[in-house]
Amino acid sequence: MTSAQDKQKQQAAEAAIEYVERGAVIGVGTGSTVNFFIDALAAMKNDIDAAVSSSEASTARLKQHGIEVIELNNVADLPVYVDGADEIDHHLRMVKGGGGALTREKIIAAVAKKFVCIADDSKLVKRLGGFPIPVEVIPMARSYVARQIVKLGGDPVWRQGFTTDNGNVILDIHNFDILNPVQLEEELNSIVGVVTNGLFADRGADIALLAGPDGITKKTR
Ligand SMILES: O=C[C@H](O)[C@H](O)[C@H](O)COP(=O)(O)O
Repeated sequence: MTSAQDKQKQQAAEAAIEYVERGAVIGVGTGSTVNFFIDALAAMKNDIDAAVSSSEASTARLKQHGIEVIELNNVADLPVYVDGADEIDHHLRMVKGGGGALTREKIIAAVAKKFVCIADDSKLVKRLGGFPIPVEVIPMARSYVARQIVKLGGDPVWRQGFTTDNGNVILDIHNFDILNPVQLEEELNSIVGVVTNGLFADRGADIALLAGPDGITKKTR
């Protein structure tokens, strides 16, 4: 049975289709909301050039639909990237990486001209950090990075049994009091051994399509 939240994720995903540029490469994120987007994208697969994908899971789903997936290195121009979020604030800064795809997501987001965030409106928060901040870490640095994160005031928890598509581990940071998300994003990035962190504050979304019981709310930066 489809839950009300799933219906809202699907609505947000389908609303993003109008931002897909015909004849261009589309950037595709990861997660349950993006899965609905990929399914909707299948209906216009002959109108797009190809897709770049932020995870093995999204790549597999895109290919199942017959959508060509190409290497980001071969893409000079990426007008739009569509992805979900674990949290998004009113400035369209986000926490991402609940599914562990944060690094490839951040890379594609950096390349894309426009980031369209799709989510049900339960993801909208006044202040980021209620959802633990995922940090992708080179495995041998896990304990060192965890100690450095404690010094910054967070409580890191190793996501045991999980390996990212890049062969790394994830520390989920609980209880961070995030007053300045851009600064914290930089501080986390500067710890040796950190590959990426799930704060998307420096490069947030440009457009958010948030689905609630009364339909879609569009927010822009
Ligand atoms: O690593 C996963 C991604 O950052 C997702 O975009 C995020 O976790 C949201 O996923 P969902 O749409 O399943 O809530």
